[in-house]
Amino acid sequence: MEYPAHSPRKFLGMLQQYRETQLLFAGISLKVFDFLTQDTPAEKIASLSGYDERNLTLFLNSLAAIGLLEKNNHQFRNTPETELFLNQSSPYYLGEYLTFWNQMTGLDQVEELVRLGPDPAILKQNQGKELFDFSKLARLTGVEVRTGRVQSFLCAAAQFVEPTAPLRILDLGGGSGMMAIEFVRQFPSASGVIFEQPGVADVPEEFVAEGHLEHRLSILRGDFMTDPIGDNYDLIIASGILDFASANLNELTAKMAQALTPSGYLYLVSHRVSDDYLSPKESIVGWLSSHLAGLDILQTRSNIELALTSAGFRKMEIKPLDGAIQNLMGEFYTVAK
Ligand SMILES: C[S@@+](CC[C@H](N)C(=O)[O-])C[C@H]1O[C@@H](n2cnc3c(N)ncnc32)[C@H](O)[C@@H]1O
Repeated sequence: MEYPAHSPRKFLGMLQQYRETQLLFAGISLKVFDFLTQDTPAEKIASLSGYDERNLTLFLNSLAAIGLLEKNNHQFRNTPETELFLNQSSPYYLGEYLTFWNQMTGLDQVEELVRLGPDPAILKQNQGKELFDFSKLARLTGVEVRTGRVQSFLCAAAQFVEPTAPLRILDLGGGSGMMAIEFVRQFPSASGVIFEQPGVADVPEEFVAEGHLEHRLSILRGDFMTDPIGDNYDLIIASGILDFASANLNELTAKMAQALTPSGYLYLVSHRVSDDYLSPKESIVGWLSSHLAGLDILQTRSNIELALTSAGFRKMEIKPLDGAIQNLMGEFYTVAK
């Protein structure tokens, strides 16, 4: 009998990862993490929640086994990360965001779409805004963006922006608008505009009002491909938007260059996709469901670099960041005019 030269470990590991993901979403849906700020026995959670004590104990054991809970002396409690991101009473609760993102990028239809092909209407329009619920995404990213993306942006900006500089900023396709909101909080003389499509713009408008920042941030509604985006900006934030320029990437980068002052900066967050569309795997897999549905919008890193260069942008050197925000930073560019 010949034995195989390779191990199936990888496939079994993927199966285990899938089970752990199911446990995570069951925990979010059952809201068990809300009961586990302190060491608590399973029977107490069962009596508070009305869940079956036997099966709840088994479930909590599994959550502890995969590192979402700690267990000591028959009592369970959240790990620090679970308490921060999965307990609904935390200001950084991400349960709803994770659930939405799981639905938005879910692959339940993958087999059918591979067999039958994309939706002809989506294929023809190739418009992300037709497929995604950007309004809900904007609402939910209001929290997510403050779990790392905003901090990395502000830390990087602080390397060259004077604390009291009276910068005029544009958050283009700003979604929640939280990048701009947190920027003007950090830089007290800054002010500017959050540009969003009309169906989404109410969300950043509400966040701006909640922060009492209406005198420093206004909302501009429109389509950034076809409508004016304003001008004389000292900083444009372009976070996660270039993919929605589809075949008109050069037009959008030229429009951004035009809208900046000669000493202005661009802050760009993109997926840095390789030419062979193999990396980063999170973006390739994350976009798969929408690409299978008919979109074809993911821009490669080299396409983006080409479009930026031809619009006159030059990349700046920024010191890398470490800690929890390591590797989250986008890129800063200056513009030659
Ligand atoms: C992936 S989200 C990024 C949101 C935000 N910049 C962030 O980093 O969290 C892309 C955003 O671009 C907006 N968008 C897409 N196409 C647009 C268009 N043609 N005009 C205006 N906004 C657009 C969407 O509404 C959405 O809020």
